[in-house]
Amino acid sequence: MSSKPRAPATRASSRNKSVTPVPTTTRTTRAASSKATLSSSQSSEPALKKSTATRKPLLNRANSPDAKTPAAATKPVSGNPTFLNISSPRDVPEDADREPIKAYLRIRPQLGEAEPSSQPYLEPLSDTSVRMSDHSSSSSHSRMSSINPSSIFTFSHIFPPEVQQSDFFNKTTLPLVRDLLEGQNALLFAYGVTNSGKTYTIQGGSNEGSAGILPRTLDVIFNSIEGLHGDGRFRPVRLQGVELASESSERNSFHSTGASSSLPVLVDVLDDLSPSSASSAVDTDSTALKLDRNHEYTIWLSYAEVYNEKVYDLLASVDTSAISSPSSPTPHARSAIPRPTSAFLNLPLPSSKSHPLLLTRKALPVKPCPSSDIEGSSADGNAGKYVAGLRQLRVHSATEAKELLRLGQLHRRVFGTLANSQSSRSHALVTIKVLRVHRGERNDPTSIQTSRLTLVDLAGSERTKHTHTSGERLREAGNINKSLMVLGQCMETLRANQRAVARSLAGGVTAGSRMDTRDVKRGLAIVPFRHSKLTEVLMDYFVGEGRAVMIVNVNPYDTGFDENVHVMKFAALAREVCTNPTTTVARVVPVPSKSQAQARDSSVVPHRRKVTISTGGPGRKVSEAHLEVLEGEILRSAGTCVLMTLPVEDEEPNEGDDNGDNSDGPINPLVDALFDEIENLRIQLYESEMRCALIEADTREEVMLEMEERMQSMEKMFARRLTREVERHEAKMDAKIDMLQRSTFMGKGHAHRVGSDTGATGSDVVTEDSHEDEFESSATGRDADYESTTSEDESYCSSKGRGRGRASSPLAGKSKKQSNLQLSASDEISGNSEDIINISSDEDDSDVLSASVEDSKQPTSNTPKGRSSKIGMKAQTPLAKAKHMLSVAPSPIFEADVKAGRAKANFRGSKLAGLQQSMDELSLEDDPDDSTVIIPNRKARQEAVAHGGPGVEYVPGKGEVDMTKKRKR
Ligand SMILES: Nc1ncnc2c1ncn2[C@@H]1O[C@H](COP(=O)(O)OP(=O)(O)OP(=O)(O)O)[C@@H](O)[C@H]1O
Repeated sequence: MSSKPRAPATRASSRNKSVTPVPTTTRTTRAASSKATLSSSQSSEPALKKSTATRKPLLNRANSPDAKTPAAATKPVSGNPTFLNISSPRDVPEDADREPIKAYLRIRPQLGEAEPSSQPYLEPLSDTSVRMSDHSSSSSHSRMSSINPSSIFTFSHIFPPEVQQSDFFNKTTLPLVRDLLEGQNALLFAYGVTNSGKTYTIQGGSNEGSAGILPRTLDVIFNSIEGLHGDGRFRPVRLQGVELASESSERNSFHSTGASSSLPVLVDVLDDLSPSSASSAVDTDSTALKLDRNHEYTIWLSYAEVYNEKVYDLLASVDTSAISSPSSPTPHARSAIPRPTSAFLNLPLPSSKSHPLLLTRKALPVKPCPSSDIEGSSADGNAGKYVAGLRQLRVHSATEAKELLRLGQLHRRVFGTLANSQSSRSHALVTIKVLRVHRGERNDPTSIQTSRLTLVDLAGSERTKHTHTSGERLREAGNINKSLMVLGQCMETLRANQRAVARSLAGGVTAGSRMDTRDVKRGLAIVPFRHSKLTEVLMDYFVGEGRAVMIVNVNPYDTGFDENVHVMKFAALAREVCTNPTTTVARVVPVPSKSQAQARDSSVVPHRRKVTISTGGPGRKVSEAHLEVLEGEILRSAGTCVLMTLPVEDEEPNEGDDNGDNSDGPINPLVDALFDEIENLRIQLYESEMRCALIEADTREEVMLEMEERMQSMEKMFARRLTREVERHEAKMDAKIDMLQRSTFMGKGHAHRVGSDTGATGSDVVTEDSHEDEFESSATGRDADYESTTSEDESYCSSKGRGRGRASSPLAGKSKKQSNLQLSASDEISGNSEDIINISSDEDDSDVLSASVEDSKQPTSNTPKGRSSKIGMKAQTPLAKAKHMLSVAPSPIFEADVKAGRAKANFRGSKLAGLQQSMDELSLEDDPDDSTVIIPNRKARQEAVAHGGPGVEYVPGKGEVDMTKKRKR
């Protein structure tokens, strides 16, 4: 929907200024005004160099009768979050001629379902304040981050998501357009992270009524100057200068080769890829401003981009022959579409669409303006900087201007696609220049007023950390961030300087006294405009004349909270910087020589890249073009037969510097070098972080594979072991069954024999001690065969009545393999005698077999009461060995001893022989060195060791002193 005329709205603009034409007699010069207001720009150049300028008194704004309240007063907002006041500081008086940068916030709407529908982190509180809260932030995040999870920011005005493009334009840009037509400079820049709506705000969308502020600005300008077009006798040069157009006609058509319009051009080749101009033709803004009809106006357009810290002219390859010619000033007759040419390489354009198109561009230097451009500028006057060689083309209608911009936009897109197909990676600067002259003085060049409005679409300010860029993209992002960082630093320094000046004024000027401005200047910091191309190009707006407006675009849905907080803080900073809007009158300067002008055709530096340009979207055909570009040679592209050369990045020395003013030496080379170093280190850091991440990922994968292998091998090993164990246990089980059978048989036989001999009554409960005592007492004069022991490593089976015998292992583990075989045999002869065999075999697992053979019906043996024997063995051998031991354990020795009452020596000898045999049996073929035979009786143990040979070792019981060691000692 096209906008209706908004004259009343215009008058009621926030600037509250009537549309009063500025008298042509105004002679306020920037140099003069900058001195009068003590522009802090003076600190940005080697400006602190000695000046012969007369001392000017500085007015204390606080004392000034027409002192104004700062425009952006902060409204108190309820709630307790951090309150960031973005208004100008009240404690510092401000310069009356200056006004702070306006900052407008535009909140992007949520677009469709494709976008995340999380809770937006921006909540408008009023027209000027907004609360920003990070809903996703955890307490740990807030602890670690310096960013407060909830902050309130104030702006000059906040535009909600539903705001119409026309309303937005009227509030933010229309006052600047009026200023422009009245001879004042203005700057508007859109700042925000990627995908926040900057381009939409500046250029607009494709729907009806969605035209951005740039096309609307052109509409309003041409609507307003209808019938007031000048003859174009003069044209603008550099920043503020003008020159006779007739003298520069050759230069004006510099890029024209006179090629026929039937030749293929980039627009033709990529026509279906570029947005249609048809919709923009309908979507026009009909607002017209009321102007002084005594003036004539000519409008000039330039379109540059700053990419990777280099400035390029997006209209460099436009064929201007179709646009305008000073010799035929009938503007409305010209509606030809501007066409690109191949003039840069001086190569002929192809004759048909099937032939390649050559397109090239090169970086342009940024140079200081000669002070002669400004009337009355002094030797130390700061005349700003301009982009040398940037074309300024005259446009006669809004349609023509839009077509030109479309072409420039196409070039930006083509070259931008080389860099990044997703997002604008360059800062785009469109400058509209107005030359205004009074009808009565149209032949007097000194009466020409030059004013300009620059609209800047800044590149997204996202951080490399979040975008995971690398290589060329990282360099790009680094340069974007660098230029934005420098912009912030410039603002910070400007603010500090302005505060310093204001403090000096407040503290140093008493009523009627005067202050030496040079004293104040000396204390000001250098503003680092030179550290980035963007700030260099824009510096004139901050330190010269003109108003500045900042549009902060925020997408509260899918972009990072932290990044947007930085954007907000930047806006807060910008709003504390004041600019100096005044009116400028230019002066005519000599035209540069032809040779100087032609010197721009420098050689092309080869470079190679690939381009894929795609378009499409809802309701539009999706199409793609693939270009392969090799500069210096001509390559046929894959899809469209379009050939291009790539940007040439060499800068021309001295070009465009008419006065040979090359005094733009580094302000401080050390600072420059440090800046570069910081940037390099930042990039290196990021790259090394990326490398670390890759290495970590690789290592993790390797470790994972290794672990997997190990686990597999362990699984196999355990499977094997399990099988072995099963087999072994089967064998054990067989052995045990065997033993049980055997012991039952033997026990019966033994009991029978013993019982018949002794006929003694047995005791029901016998402990080892009692057995031993009884044995000692009954076998008078004999040593006990087995000494009872109550030590902890020996336990005895105890039987109680008909109860079960239990024997815990008395064996001190000596075997490394923890193989334990315990055999305990109790031969108890009592009335209720029991033969208890307790075998414990313990290797990895514990396998205890308690065999209790109860035979209450057995006759009591006549063996001395309480006699018991115990043999404990610990071995790592299979149980088959134990089986043999068992057969030995209830040795007939006992019977012989008891019955015949043989001497102790006999008994010992037999027993030792039996033990020896047992040990031989337990020779443990598998591991002969790792076997233990445990003999509870100490003496028997000692003897066994004495006769056991070299492999037998004495192991003292718990609490027992190792005599061998003692002896050694
Ligand atoms: N106010 C709005 N209303 C409707 N659509 C919008 C609005 N603002 C932005 N958009 C849409 O959001 C998308 C991203 O916007 P845009 O391209 O302008 O972002 P950007 O900030 O310029 O991104 P970049 O910095 O990457 O170029 C586009 O599809 C655009 O049409």
